[in-house]
Amino acid sequence: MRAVQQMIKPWRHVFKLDPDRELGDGELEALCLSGTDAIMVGGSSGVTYENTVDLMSRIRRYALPVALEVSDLEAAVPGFDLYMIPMVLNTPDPTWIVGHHRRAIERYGYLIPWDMLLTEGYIVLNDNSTVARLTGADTDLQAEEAAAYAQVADKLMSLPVVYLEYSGRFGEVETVRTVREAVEHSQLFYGGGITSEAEAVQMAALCDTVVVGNIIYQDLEQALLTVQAVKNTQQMHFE
Ligand SMILES: CC(C)=CCC/C(C)=C/CC/C(C)=C/CC/C(C)=C/CC/C(C)=C/CC/C(C)=C/CC/C(C)=C/COP(=O)(O)OP(=O)(O)O
Ligand SMILES: O=P(O)(O)OC[C@@H](O)CO
Ligand SMILES: [Mg+2]
Repeated sequence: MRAVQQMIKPWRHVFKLDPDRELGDGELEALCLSGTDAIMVGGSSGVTYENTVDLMSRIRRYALPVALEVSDLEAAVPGFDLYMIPMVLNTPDPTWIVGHHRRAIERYGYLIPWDMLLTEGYIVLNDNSTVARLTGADTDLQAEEAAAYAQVADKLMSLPVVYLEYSGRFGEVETVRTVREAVEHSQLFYGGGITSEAEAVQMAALCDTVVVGNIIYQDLEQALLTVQAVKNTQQMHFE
C-alpha cells in the first residue's frame, strides 16, 4: 500500500476547513486539539492561494496531518502532508472528471509530488450544494445507482477513496448503507450535514471516515462533540 494510503487509513474523523471562511485562533486551536485525526483544507468556491497559505500556516502550529483537497489550480500550495484530488463521478461534464486534472498536469509537470497525491472518487448527492451546481452533478440517484458509481471507483478504477458527498445536508442512511455494502477496497468517506453526535454516530457506523465541515462555523461546540462520537463508534461489518 502507498504511504499516503497508509497515512489516511486510520482516519475515522476529519474536520474540513474552508479557506474562504473566518476562523479565530482560539477556535482553530480547539479543533486541532480536539482529537480529530486530520484536517482537510478545501472548499468549492472562493479558495485562493493567499487564503490557503494563510490557513495552512496557522494549522501547521499543531501536530496533526493536514491535507489540501485541490479544487482550484490557483490554490496549489506546497507544504501540505498530502494532496487529495477529487474526480466527480456522477457528472456528465468531463471537465470535473479529468479535464482540470489534465490541465494541472500540463501546467505543473515535474513539480507535482506524485507520491503525495491521493485520488478521491466523489459521488455528489445534494442537488442544493455549491459543488453540485459547479460540477452539474446528476444528484438524482437511487441507492443502487450510487452504489454502482462507487463500484466504478473501487473495482474498475481502484481509487483509494470513495467520497459520498452530501455537503450541506445530512444524507440518506439507506443510500450510504447500500454504498457501504458495495465498496470493498476503497476507503469510504462520508461528508455532509453532520450537526450532532447522533448524526455523526449513524455515519460512523457505516463509513470508514466521517468528515465534518459547515457546523464548525455555526456551532463549534457541537462540531467538537462529533470527534469522540465518531471515535467511540464501531463500524458495522457487512459480508
Ligand atoms: C505544485 C504543487 C504544490 C502541487 C500540489 C498538487 C497539485 C496541484 C497537483 C496537480 C495534479 C492534479 C491532478 C490536480 C487537480 C486539479 C483540479 C482543480 C481538479 C478538479 C477537482 C474538482 C473535481 C473540483 C470540483 C469541486 C470539488 C469536488 C471540491 C471538493 C471540495 C468540496 C466539495 C468542498 C465543499 O465545498 P463547500 O464550500 O464546503 O460547499 P458548501 O458551500 O456546500 O458548504
Ligand atoms: O460541510 P458539511 O455539510 O459538514 O460537509 C462536509 C464535507 O463533506 C464538505 O465537503
Ligand atoms: Mg462547506
